[in-house]
Amino acid sequence: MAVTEEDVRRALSTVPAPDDAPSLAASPALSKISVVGARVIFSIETTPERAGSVESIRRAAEAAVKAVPGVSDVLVALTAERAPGSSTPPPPTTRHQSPMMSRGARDAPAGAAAPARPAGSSGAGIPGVKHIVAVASGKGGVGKSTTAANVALALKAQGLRVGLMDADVYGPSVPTLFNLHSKPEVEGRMMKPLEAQGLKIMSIGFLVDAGTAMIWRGPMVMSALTQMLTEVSWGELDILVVDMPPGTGDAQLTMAQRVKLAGAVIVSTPQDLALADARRGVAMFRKVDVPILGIVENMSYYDCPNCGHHAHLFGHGGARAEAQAMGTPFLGEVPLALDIRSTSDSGAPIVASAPESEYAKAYGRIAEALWTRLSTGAPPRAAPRIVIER
Ligand SMILES: Nc1ncnc2c1ncn2[C@@H]1O[C@H](COP(=O)(O)OP(=O)(O)OP(=O)(O)O)[C@@H](O)[C@H]1O
Repeated sequence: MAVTEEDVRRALSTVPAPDDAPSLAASPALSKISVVGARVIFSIETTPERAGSVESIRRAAEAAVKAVPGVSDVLVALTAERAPGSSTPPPPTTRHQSPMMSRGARDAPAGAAAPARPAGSSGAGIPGVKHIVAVASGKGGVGKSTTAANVALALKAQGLRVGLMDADVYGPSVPTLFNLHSKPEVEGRMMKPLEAQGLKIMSIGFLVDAGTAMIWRGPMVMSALTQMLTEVSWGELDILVVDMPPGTGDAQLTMAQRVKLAGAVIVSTPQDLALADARRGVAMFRKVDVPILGIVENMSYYDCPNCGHHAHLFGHGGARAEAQAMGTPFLGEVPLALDIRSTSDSGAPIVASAPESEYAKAYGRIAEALWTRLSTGAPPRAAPRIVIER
């Protein structure tokens, strides 16, 4: 029997509201409800400060909807409006709840909470997918999503079959980057990725309301990412580029646990602070045995379109030097350019909208360096064993 939104609302009328409403079903804190096949996804609006107390309501809502006949999975997120102009680092509530990796990941005792790799997986851990590459940054706002999207397009332009997965649960940007706002179709238990510019694309943003930043807890991050990895019919891909959330938290660990990552690309701007965060990102991936495929320096320099002046606004060469110091390849640099920003905002990143531009060529060189490293480098590592401490 197909599950309807009405069924879900009825179940939620038995759950208390976080405000004065008679029930969660009647509360303005309840978001739009997405019913995708047998899976139900919605969010409850709160503030970062109140997230702890609303957690019990989130759990009650999840339990109530899970009991509805025909429902197989329920994902309920706590969300908080993003303050205008703010970046979206994981809020403190999430940090407190973050799973922590034990020191001796490989020495985990038998029976420790190391979730199994996806059933029926092969190769990279997703049937048909040859390489999975995480694009990450130590800090938010350095241009990680812009880089992931343009590098994915540049790989596609080189004749490869490419997927792009937006795992940035704290602020998915891929729907805007590709102007995609519909819900994925469902075939059986699998979601079909959307397609744009020749890429197969999946984003957590297709499943939840746009415009809200989410307060995700460790287990929720894992469950959402696992679903995007294993319950999406990616088909045959040479490479799946994954746009990670900033930082070194739950999502990175989930990715490292659930699939064989071919490696991670770290995006940084040239400032010292960003580089220090990038260093932490590199260290975290190394701890879980994920190879670093290289570092990209974004917003490296600025060429004035009027006078031609070449300026290093944030210093220059920091990422290249840092890569060398860390024994990591340097994949290339991308300038700060209005065109890169405006094309991303308008739904056709620069590699798709101006493939002959110097900017697109910069991404092309990075994609080439990345692919060379992937196709000639060591085979993907096995999924490590990680202990989650709660
Ligand atoms: N090379 C560039 N030149 C000009 N603008 C850029 C460049 N790279 C990224 N931007 C702009 O900077 C902003 C942040 O970029 P983006 O969303 O890719 O960063 P992010 O690191 O993924 O951020 P978040 O941490 O919010 O996920 C966007 O408005 C984007 O268009």
